[in-house]
Amino acid sequence: MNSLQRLNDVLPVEVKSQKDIERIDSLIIPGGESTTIGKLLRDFNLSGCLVDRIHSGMPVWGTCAGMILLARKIVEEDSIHLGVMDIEVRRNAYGSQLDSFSCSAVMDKVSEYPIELVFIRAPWIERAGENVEVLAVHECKIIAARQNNMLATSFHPELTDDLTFHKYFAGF
Ligand SMILES: NC(=O)CC[C@H](N)C(=O)O
Repeated sequence: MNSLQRLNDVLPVEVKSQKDIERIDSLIIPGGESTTIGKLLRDFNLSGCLVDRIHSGMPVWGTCAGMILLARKIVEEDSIHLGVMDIEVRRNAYGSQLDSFSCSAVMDKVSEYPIELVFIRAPWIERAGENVEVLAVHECKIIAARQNNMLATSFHPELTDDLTFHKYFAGF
């Protein structure tokens, strides 16, 4: 929310109900614990209307746990997810909380200068469908990708001061 408040022409709101989902223009599904977010989406009956809005073109960006929820498939697991984006994702791919790390990378399609990337119990993308545009690779693993109105990142741009990724998504 703090990062979004620093952008012009963006009014960030929290999304907790079907009514909220109906009135927003775009959505960020944040990091956290994907199994918990998945259960909340189910228990509050939000998955159906969310999937409908994404299918009808609403921009959506999943960071970390959010990326897991967007994925078509979660490798070797069967937790609840939305299954809208043609990527296969491995949860906790880099290890435990203690294996969290940051690095920097240039992503030609997003920015000309290196951006700091923060990974916390992060997933990576093991397979991306042919309609998915790969935006960033770190040590041979896909860590950012886009498919039309859907953006997925393994890392947490909101944990740095850099707004490049937020601006990129705001331009969808
Ligand atoms: N920082 C995060 O969002 C961690 C995601 C978490 N490992 C999960 O599986 O949901």
